[in-house]
Amino acid sequence: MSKEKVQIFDTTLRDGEQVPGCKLNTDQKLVIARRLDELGVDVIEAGFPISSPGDFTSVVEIAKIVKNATVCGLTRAVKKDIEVAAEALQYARKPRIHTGIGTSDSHITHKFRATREEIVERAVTAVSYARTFVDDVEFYAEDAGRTDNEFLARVCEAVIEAGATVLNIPDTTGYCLPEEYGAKIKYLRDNVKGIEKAVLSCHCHNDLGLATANSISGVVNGARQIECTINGIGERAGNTSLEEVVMILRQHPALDLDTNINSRLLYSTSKMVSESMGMPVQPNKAIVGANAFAHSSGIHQDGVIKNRETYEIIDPADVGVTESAIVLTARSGRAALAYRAKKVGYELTKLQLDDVYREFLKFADVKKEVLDDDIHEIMQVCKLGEIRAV
Ligand SMILES: CC(=O)SCCNC(=O)CCNC(=O)[C@H](O)C(C)(C)COP(=O)(O)OP(=O)(O)OC[C@H]1O[C@@H](n2cnc3c(N)ncnc32)[C@H](O)[C@@H]1OP(=O)(O)O
Ligand SMILES: CC(C)C(=O)C(=O)O
Repeated sequence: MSKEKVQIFDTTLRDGEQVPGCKLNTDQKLVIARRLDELGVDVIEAGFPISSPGDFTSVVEIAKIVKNATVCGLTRAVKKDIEVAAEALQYARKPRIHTGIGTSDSHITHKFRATREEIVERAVTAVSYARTFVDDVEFYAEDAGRTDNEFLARVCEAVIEAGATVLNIPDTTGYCLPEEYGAKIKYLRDNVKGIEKAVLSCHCHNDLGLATANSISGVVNGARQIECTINGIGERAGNTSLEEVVMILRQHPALDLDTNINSRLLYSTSKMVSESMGMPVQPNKAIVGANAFAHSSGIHQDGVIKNRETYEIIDPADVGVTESAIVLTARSGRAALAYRAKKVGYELTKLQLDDVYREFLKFADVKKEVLDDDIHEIMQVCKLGEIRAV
């Protein structure tokens, strides 16, 4: 039986692009939007149309070229924002307006200097108004992570009645623990009248490094959309990383959930976004980091050479990485050295390998990494240059 699908809502071009230094021009955004569509994301959040003339144009042009995904524009709970978003999305095959307002006491008191009643009223007015332009309206309850569940349920009920099709429950400040965030989603499922008419969505920030765990906890508890970005970029410590949630769902069949993502495009998409935004990916980043499939210690290398699955839970080909890397360092053993030597043409006997390994350790102790050229040099020192099978 096919697994239930979790919708992937990509906000690389909106929340991701808010990051200092990550701003893109329209042409760059179009290249990424095309790739996201090809990757199989269900929704592309293309921008915040009222934000600037450039962002407006980007949303218009993205709406024109995206073939499969829903194209979404963000707004505040402000009529003018909604009108401008509707105008920017007019060419989209599947347009969505994403509107909302802060619901935590902190936002209500300090940001809006308002009351809970006024917030419910502004939320309902925004959703009803957005529905006069498009059929698909997503509502975000900003700072839902720190919003009291009872009030959050009240807001959700009111906006569903006003026509919201998706309810976004953002942990805007990345505060929640996974169990707490999951319980929040479950509470809404159990207590909001009409909840079956809307899709619950997770939008988790990574301030405590919990964005991915919280999103997974959200879908385990009934959410069916995850908002995420390529490489996890986004405000402050970032958003949920798209590649992580996609691969968690794929690698854990017991969750019985999947996405429409073509995972073989993950690595190249990560590179494309990183290069285009000038935002390097940390080498130890899960799934797409340079070291995600690299092994540099002897015991691991020996295991991987015998059978990849001893130290890898994902086949690198499944995310578009050509092969696992065996990196030679002073922590490598004979198995790794023999493996890499063979790759550059040296088939060593056991005795030869012992000799070469002694010499290798002298190199490795003074270098961070022993490269192919170093292997040739080591063979010369060991007087084995001539055994190379070209
Ligand atoms: C959690 C998030 O990531 S939300 C998205 C964040 N992204 C952005 O802010 C990028 C785009 N933003 C912008 O371009 C600008 O901030 C604009 C165009 C939206 C507004 O600019 P300005 O009119 O100059 O307002 P400014 O940014 O100074 O302040 C924000 C105003 O919006 C209000 N506001 C904030 N969120 C909302 C909301 N969801 N609904 C209604 N009003 C809101 C604030 O209370 C404040 O209003 P005030 O001036 O009456 O106090
Ligand atoms: C606008 C909303 C969805 C957001 O980015 C947040 O709350 O983090």
